[in-house]
Amino acid sequence: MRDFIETGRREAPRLTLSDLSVEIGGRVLLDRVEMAVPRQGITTILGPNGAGKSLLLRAIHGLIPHAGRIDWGQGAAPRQALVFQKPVLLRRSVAANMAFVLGRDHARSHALLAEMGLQDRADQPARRLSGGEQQRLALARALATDPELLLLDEPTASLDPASAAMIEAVLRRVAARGTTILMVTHDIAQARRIADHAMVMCRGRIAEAGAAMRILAAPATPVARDFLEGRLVP
Ligand SMILES: Nc1ncnc2c1ncn2[C@@H]1O[C@H](COP(=O)(O)OP(=O)(O)OP(=O)(O)O)[C@@H](O)[C@H]1O
Repeated sequence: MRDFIETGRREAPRLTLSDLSVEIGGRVLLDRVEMAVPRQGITTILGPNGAGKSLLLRAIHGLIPHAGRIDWGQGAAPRQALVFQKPVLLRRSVAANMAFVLGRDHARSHALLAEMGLQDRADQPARRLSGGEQQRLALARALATDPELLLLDEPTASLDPASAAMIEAVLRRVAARGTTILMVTHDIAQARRIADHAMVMCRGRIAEAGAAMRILAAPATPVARDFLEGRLVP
């Protein structure tokens, strides 16, 4: 985990998790997680189903009780948004979903919807959007909060290739503007395209973390190697 900080970036990490554990119903679901998330760029969390990736995002976002420490480096938690795997939207129009965050800032709402290719959907009920469109609306709404830390749980899971490429371009722009992005993905090709840093989780633990190019090309641990070669059974 410390190798994040050894990749030539000298800035303090956005957040550091120490000994972070989550236990529910007698099952240890996150097991003494140690990790430092770099401030700059996109960090991707990879790992098999049930590894604890979503739980980790929820714990960071303060949605589930945990043991151990979440250290934000400079005191208070940053402005942060979490986009869930299954979008959570208001049962109202697309525009009303944006207005919930932006108030009357229609220009910004329009710009964000346009960035997500939803500019023509403003008056449509959000619940009638397709799954992929709902995912894009959820991301637009998250970006409307101007987060310093953006947590994404498989943001392109139900998107067609063109929409996924559009979202990847948006995420690169958002990261370049200074937002720290921590995202779960099952798409290793996507991680290769956009991740700066990567971590591989298995059974509630971080098996390996570091520069994405290095981990994806030459994982050092057997767990990460087996996962990337499609041999890891959770
Ligand atoms: N609220 C909960 N109560 C009990 N067990 C839970 C709860 N939430 C998650 N779990 C369990 O914790 C484990 C990790 O779940 P999590 O959703 O974090 O996995 P994941 O790595 O995101 O998997 P996937 O890739 O399938 O989305 C799973 O075994 C799941 O059944």
